Amino acid sequence: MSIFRKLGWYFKVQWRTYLFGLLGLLFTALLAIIPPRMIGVIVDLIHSHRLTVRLLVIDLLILFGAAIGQYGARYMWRTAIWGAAAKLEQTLRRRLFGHYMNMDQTFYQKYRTGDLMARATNDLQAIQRVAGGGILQFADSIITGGTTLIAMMTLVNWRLTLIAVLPFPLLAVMAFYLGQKINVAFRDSQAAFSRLNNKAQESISGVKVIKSLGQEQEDIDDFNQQVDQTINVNRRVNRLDAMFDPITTLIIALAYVATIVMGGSLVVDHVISIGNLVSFITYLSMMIWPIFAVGMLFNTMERGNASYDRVMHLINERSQVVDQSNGLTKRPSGDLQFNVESFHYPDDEQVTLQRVSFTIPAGKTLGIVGRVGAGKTTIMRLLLRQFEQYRGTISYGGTNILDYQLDAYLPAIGYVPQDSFLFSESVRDNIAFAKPEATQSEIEAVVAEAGLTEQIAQFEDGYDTLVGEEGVSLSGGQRQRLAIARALLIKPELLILDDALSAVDAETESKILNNLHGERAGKTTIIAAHRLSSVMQADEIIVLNHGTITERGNHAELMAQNGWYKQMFERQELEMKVRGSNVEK
Ligand SMILES: Nc1ncnc2c1ncn2[C@@H]1O[C@H](COP(=O)(O)OP(=O)(O)OP(=O)(O)O)[C@@H](O)[C@H]1O
Repeated sequence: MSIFRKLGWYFKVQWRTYLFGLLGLLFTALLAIIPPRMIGVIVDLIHSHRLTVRLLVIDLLILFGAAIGQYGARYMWRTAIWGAAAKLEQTLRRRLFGHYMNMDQTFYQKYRTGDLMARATNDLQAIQRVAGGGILQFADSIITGGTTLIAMMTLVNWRLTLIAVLPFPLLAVMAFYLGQKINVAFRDSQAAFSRLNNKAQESISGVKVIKSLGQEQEDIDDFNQQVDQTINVNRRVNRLDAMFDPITTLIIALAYVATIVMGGSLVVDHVISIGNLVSFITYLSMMIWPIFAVGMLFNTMERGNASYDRVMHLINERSQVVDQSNGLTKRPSGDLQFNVESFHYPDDEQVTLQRVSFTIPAGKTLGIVGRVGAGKTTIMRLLLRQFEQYRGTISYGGTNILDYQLDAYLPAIGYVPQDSFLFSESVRDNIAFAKPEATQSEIEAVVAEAGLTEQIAQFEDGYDTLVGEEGVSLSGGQRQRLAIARALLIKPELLILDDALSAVDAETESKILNNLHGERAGKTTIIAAHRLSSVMQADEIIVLNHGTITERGNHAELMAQNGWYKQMFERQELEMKVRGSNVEK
């Protein structure tokens, strides 16, 4: 029952629809009493040789009227109750998706994609079933069961009714007992489904890696093992379900036996007519569905309850990135000051950034270089406000970045990671993702800046070419340039290229950087890279090592320092020369 209480907020909003549906159910149940009664009357008329054509026509007209009435009443409850249930699913789906979109990186580190998908599909369906089938089962067991019982008692014989329904309380006890067990088993089953979903999602997303490393068989074995585990847990749910149906059938059979024995003797003793007994047996058959409904109700409620808790657990998770409702709505611009005393990732004790400070005057370019895992991307993530729990202050245009509203702050930044996500849409839609109203000439301008014009011209459908799973596969370099064009289209105050040119050749890279230099005069740029030629032109370059700045200056100053930068630069130059001479040979 607790799930009905938990969904109380929805029933309150939709009470009119539910009332309408319940009235429909009541009319259906009341009208359903008429046919068995009329059949009993006809049987008695036949038995006493009093049946005339006139009486038969009247009885048939009543039956016809009851059938029409039931049609209308059924339509009434079905549209109301199923409609309200569908609306609940719609409400929860929107709420959950909106929540997913608002959550921060910590949330996505904690929950896996497959699990989030499972909760948005299977669990929401189980909740929807409570608001539809559950309400129907609840109302049916009370309304249809109740009206039929009253009809049996008043229209036939109350003693016979009591004897016939004597086995029914057994059903309630059993439903309660099994319901508890089903609840536990169902929770396990949903969790196993989440794990399986996650496994499938990861294997499909990572199929290229799996194949390139020849791990297909190992992955299939792993998947099969997960399937077996899921099936085993589901079997337990099925076993519990399977215990329920035969017991219900047994209880109903007991009721029939009691009716035949006791009803037969009442007919023989002339307490009830044979027509009454026929009506009674029909009424008893009408009790089967409400009794089943009691059992199903327990299952529906337990499953809905488990699923509701799983969904609410996610919805109650709070993003640690807090958007100030009274935050600044102006677009940030000006000098960028990054002063982080220390930062560590949530759930990670180790400090990732320590005493990292730099200032980028408006319109200047900062280069960030350093070994793998030195903390380059982490700096970008703090700038993008993906994590806010650091010691220190980052300010943009003299204002702490936490004081801006996210909707004002983030659109001023164009972030291009090393591996950008492309949607299964056209090249044009992918570029215009953050600015759908962009004109073709605006799009062409940023495509030219990103050095992608010729490549798009070679695609069969040009800008209409589909990319992603259903369309063409782009090379790493094409993807990166498409992502740069996407970022440039919003004319960001701050452009962040996070190793975003790693997959293009040095010549193309230099062309793109020159384009950016010309087109983005007056705007700020941060370039993190492994290839030092990417940052050579920057106004300042910082070298990171284990989360701290070990060298800083412009290219010439760093070359004069004789440190990691100089060594790396010379090594990379040599590699380029060797590669170049190999190509010439
Ligand atoms: N979400 C996270 N949770 C915990 N630790 C993380 C997380 N992301 C990164 N790290 C750790 O923080 C450190 C810095 O990572 P970061 O990605 O900033 O390095 P990077 O310099 O950008 O590396 P690369 O050159 O490979 O891109 C690494 O030790 C990494 O393992």
